Amino acid sequence: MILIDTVAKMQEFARQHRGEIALVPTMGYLHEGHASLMREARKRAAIVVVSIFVNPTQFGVNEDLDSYPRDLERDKRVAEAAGVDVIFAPTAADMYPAGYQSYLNVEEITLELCGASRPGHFRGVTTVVAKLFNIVAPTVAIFGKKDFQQLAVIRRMVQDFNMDLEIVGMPIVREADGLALSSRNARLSEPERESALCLSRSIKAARAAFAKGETSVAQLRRVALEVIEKERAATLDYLEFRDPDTLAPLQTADHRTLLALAVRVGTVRLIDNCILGEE
Ligand SMILES: Nc1ncnc2c1ncn2[C@@H]1O[C@H](COP(=O)(O)OP(=O)(O)OP(=O)(O)O)[C@@H](O)[C@H]1O
Ligand SMILES: CC(C)(CO)[C@@H](O)C(=O)[O-]
Ligand code: BAL
Repeated sequence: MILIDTVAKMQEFARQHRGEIALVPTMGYLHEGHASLMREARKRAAIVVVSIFVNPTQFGVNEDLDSYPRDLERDKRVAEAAGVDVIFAPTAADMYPAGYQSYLNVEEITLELCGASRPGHFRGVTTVVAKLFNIVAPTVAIFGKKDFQQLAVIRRMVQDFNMDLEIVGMPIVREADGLALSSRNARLSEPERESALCLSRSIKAARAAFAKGETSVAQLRRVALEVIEKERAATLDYLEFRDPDTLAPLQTADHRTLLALAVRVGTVRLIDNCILGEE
């Protein structure tokens, strides 16, 4: 495995390996969720590139850019064990040099859910992902369904901008007790981690009600919300039932319906989701 730390060197490498690269974009502090994306990438291309870049343009002014966990040495070990060939870890100054002024914006689908509580977030995500696609020139890029809206936004961008690559979405990897793996889990205290289980429990409660035949979104929302409201350390950001492709609101649920939620536990904002009819 090699580490490439400049945009110019990455572009040179990409020129030599055009048509052979799978890309896994990350912000580092790698965990088993990221490793599952890397293993999928390994199956899909001769060369696996993982980008590690805590992208400043997707963080709001009051968000956790400075406290976002970072550990490149540990990341190298996780990536190597998952069969990665190249870590691409550029600096912010290299990605956004003096005079930088170009941004890519996907519209309606970014306005609600995480987009509503993090204004400008998806503009930063689509900008950096488009830049990574241009720099690394992958034939396939792998994303996790934990960031469900992000995946839908990227699919929209790729379609709308005629980007010539395949986008693959991978299932959420969870701890044994249900907590979705997330780099930000590292910032939870022991009691906060216990409280954070309310996200997966809320999903479980809604799925159980749906499995018993409940299809009213108002009713399913009540069931899911009750679990969050019982958890005193948790503050709800949103809990929504949506169409999985357009993210449009629904009144009646079916097996394809997306349940997505974001909850604050202490200072940490966590997200989770499920498709009601999927395992
Ligand atoms: N538990 C998980 N299962 C599957 N994919 C995941 C999981 N967690 C993150 N990913 C995916 O890994 C990629 C990189 O995400 P990122 O580096 O932001 O990690 P993260 O753990 O989601 O961090 P954050 O604390 O920002 O939520 C994204 O495509 C994301 O959806
Ligand atoms: C896709 C991404 C790497 C862009 O910075 C980030 O949003 C993430 O880690 O999900
Ligand atoms: N996983 C999405 C990156 C972020 O929260 O900014």
